[in-house]
Amino acid sequence: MSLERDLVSPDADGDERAIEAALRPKRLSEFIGQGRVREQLSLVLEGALRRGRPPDHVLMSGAPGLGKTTLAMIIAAELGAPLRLSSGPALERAGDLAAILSTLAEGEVLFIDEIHRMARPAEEMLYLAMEDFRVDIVVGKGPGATAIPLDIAPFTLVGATTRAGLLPAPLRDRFGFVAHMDFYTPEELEQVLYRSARLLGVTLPPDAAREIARRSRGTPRIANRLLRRVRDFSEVRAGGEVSRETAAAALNLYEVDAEGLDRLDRAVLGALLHKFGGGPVGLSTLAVAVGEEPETVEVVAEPFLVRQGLIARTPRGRVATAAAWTHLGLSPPPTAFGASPGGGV
Ligand SMILES: Nc1ncnc2c1ncn2[C@@H]1O[C@H](COP(=O)(O)OP(=O)(O)OP(=O)(O)O)[C@@H](O)[C@H]1O
Repeated sequence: MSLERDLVSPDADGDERAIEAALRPKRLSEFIGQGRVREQLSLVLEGALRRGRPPDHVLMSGAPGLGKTTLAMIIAAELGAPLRLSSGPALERAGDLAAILSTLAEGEVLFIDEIHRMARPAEEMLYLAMEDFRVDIVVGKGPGATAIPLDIAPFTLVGATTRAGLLPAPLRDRFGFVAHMDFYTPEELEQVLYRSARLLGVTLPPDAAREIARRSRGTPRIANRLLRRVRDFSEVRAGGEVSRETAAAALNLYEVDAEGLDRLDRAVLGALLHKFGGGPVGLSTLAVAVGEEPETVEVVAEPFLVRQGLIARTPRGRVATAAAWTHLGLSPPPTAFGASPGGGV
């Protein structure tokens, strides 16, 4: 029986989330791509296991969906340690964090997603906890307030951030290992897709895998999501057979173009070209033009567009490259960023 049939739940969103969770690799050896991070991390973990001590705190930075949560779960599994999950926005007050820290078991892995969004008082409490495995519980208010030190069990913090630049230096410096996660290559995404297809009981021909991988924005989460949409399309419109044609047709239907750009990516590019003549334009102005938060444009769309060589970040703002004009079917002006002096692309 395919994995997915085991996971049917009445709530469609829950179902998709359950499938995503079930597709997560469970051990480092199953984790595809990110070769350097994998090797560095395996040394950190192996060293700690040999010494019988919790490893150094680990910070992971990278775009959404590259596998940070998956890697945190793998760290706990490789160490044979329990895992506690939290996130920056949930840690509004120091007390929220103290409640977690004071109940950690020895060697437990504490994962804080979006760690850059943690409130300041919680962040300060974390400094002491990371360094001395201690928290100061403040009792009372005003001049009579006293701090009662409380020892906590040695633990490993795994922090994840999409915006490493926003982490204050004192916090960043307390991590013994920083893993920079990059976008995946199309070949790595094909491997992710074959693995997921096998778990979902889908037969995935190589040319279909290539088509989906190419359009997955370098991101495993997107690859898995597109695979599920292609499977739906193939089941409903093509008698269940997944092929390059059904993959391309499904992805066109879901407005994922041949380079993997989705609606937001194209909206950002379109605004940059049509409203601002190719830029330079500031991030917030661009975000208003597409009706999104600046953070969404900066974290979700921009890193991929920069990597694809479609936009450039300059000190004066975001600029469309000659390739961006071509991508939207327009001729680049001779002055376009990256255009050759003769006016060609
Ligand atoms: N290296 C990998 N090999 C196979 N599958 C992967 C890999 N990395 C991620 N995935 C898949 O991609 C999905 C998203 O991964 P995950 O939730 O860990 O990303 P994330 O970086 O934590 O994202 P976010 O920061 O948005 O939470 C998971 O369901 C997992 O199945």
